[in-house]
Amino acid sequence: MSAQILDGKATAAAIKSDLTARVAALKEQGVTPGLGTVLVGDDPASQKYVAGKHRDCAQVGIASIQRELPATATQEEIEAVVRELNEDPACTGYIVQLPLPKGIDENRVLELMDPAKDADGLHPTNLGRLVLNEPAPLPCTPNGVISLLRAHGVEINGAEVVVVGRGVTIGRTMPLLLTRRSENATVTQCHTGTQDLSAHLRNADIIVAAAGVPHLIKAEDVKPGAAVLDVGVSRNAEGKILGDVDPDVAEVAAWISPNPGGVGPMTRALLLVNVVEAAERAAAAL
Ligand SMILES: Nc1nc2c(c(=O)[nH]1)N[C@@H](CN(C=O)c1ccc(C(=O)N[C@@H](CCC(=O)O)C(=O)O)cc1)CN2
Repeated sequence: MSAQILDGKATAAAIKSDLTARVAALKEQGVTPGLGTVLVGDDPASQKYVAGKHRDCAQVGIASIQRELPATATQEEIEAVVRELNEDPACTGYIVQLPLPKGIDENRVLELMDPAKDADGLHPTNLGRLVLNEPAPLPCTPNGVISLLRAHGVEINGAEVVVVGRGVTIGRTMPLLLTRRSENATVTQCHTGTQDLSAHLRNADIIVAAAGVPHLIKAEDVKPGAAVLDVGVSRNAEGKILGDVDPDVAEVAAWISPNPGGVGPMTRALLLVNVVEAAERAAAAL
């Protein structure tokens, strides 16, 4: 048996096609959505992700606002750019690309953002609203995982899900989305302190692997018929992506997301969803 592919590229393309029509409708009402990005430093992966976000914007008709700072930028210089985007009416939503260089207080930067312009759902107010079941922009990668599963008809309701990792962009936020009544999954969060990861994995209907450890998830750890989402990104010496999931898992799982081509394009598509939804709210208030 070989697993079916959770095709992030195709699913993201369908989402972007829907957004293109919604952006056109917004423009007819005089509202042009504009996504801002703040990129600090010269990490090639972050540069690639940000470039992809702006390529997507161009495809759907969202305006792009790009701010780049050198790796030597100070906390104050980064915060000045955040304040500028908070005030810029052309920027209807923006993100600060993470991680920020060592020595920068990431949480302080996120806290300074206008929560109404937070396109990532990572502002403390928006994370708090998510915890409280209040409407908020949703973190893009966990929302992308759920959209990818739904698009392929994978049952989430009642599923035992194991999330591996505890980073803010997915590990900590994925369980918050999955345990909403609308998803209704049971979630076990595993991390580097978990004593027996294999025991947890073997019980999972869905595995979301976001540890950043190459090929951590082995075929013998996966329940036959499970859905396995590979969100981890490590790179070999040539810069090729190594996911968290061993290629042999495809022989056991029923569903697997490729990496690249799985959750990455979904993260970008769900970012655009947040931007368009914020612009639609602004248009409704006109
Ligand atoms: N402010 C944020 N920073 C980061 C987030 C985030 O959601 N918000 N998540 C990750 C990186 N990320 C988003 O920015 C991201 C990761 C991957 C991709 C992507 O399109 N990947 C491609 C492969 C690209 C390549 O070849 O390297 C794929 O999977 O097909 C987009 C965005 C950390 N930072």
